[in-house]
Amino acid sequence: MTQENKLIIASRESPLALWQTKHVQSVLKEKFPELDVEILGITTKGDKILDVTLSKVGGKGLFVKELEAAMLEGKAQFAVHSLKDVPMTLLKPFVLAAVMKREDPRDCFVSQKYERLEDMPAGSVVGTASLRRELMLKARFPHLKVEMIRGNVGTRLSKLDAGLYDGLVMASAGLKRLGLSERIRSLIPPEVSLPAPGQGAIGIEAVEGDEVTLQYLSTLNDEETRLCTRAERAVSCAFGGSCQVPLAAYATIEDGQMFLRALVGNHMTGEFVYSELTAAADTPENNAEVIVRDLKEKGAERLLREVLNPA
Ligand SMILES: NCc1[nH]cc(CCC(=O)O)c1CC(=O)O
Repeated sequence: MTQENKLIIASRESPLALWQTKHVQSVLKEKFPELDVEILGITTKGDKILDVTLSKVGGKGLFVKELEAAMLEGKAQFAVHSLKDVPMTLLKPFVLAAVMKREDPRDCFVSQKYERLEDMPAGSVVGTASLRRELMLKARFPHLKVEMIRGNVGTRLSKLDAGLYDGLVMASAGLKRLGLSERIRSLIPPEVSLPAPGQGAIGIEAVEGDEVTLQYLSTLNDEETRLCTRAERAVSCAFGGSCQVPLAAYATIEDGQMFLRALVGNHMTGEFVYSELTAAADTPENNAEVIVRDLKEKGAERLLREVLNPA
């Protein structure tokens, strides 16, 4: 059981994960000066497997399992994640206790040679690890060569600097958090690269019934980000919720209305279907359902069958 005055956070040990965890630690300390907040660093299987595409070795769950074990053993009370990496459905007794205010959700272009993707000549090599970004590149920039890149943000930048790629597409939030904004050559608008569900948001996972911890964490929740990411994650969930699926979903809220956009496609051919919707902000799952129905009517299931069983 949680002591009233002390919380331990389970965190992956990559620089980005530790930055996010320390950020949560400092926000909690500011809100509750009497609270002792410590960090337990854990290296996950997802951090160790670096030689193949994440989608081939089991996906998002690889980054959370060891952190969940620490919570079950009482070694930590909660875990801080990039929401993008949190599986769509958490198993009992785990719950998504809070979603913090989102940082810039856009992808960005990083390169030593070019300012924008549009400036790259035919045959240039672009590195990315996600099927969603590969799909975007195949669809909009078919003259570029897409190559897989893995590893944490620093590793990817070193590979770029070593000349293995002419440019990279990555999340701007990760670079900003690590103090590497100067590496961003240009931000890619959502119309060109629609972000992944939850991109740029920090999700906090805790254990159901641990009311003391849940109470503290509820103060970190940003309701607007929560509503947007509920819709985005519900779209992903309807298509299997894994990173084996080239899928994007991005919601914003203005004047009580949610603008939800989503696409699904085949990253090998660049073919995709797109849907968008403006609807009430407080019905995220319903909004997702409408978008999903429209995507299916446009052929989403055929595209995903092609992806999962390539000819
Ligand atoms: N999949 C890895 C990952 N998980 C979260 C981020 C960046 C931060 C975020 O989107 O919240 C990244 C790096 C990237 O996609 O370039």
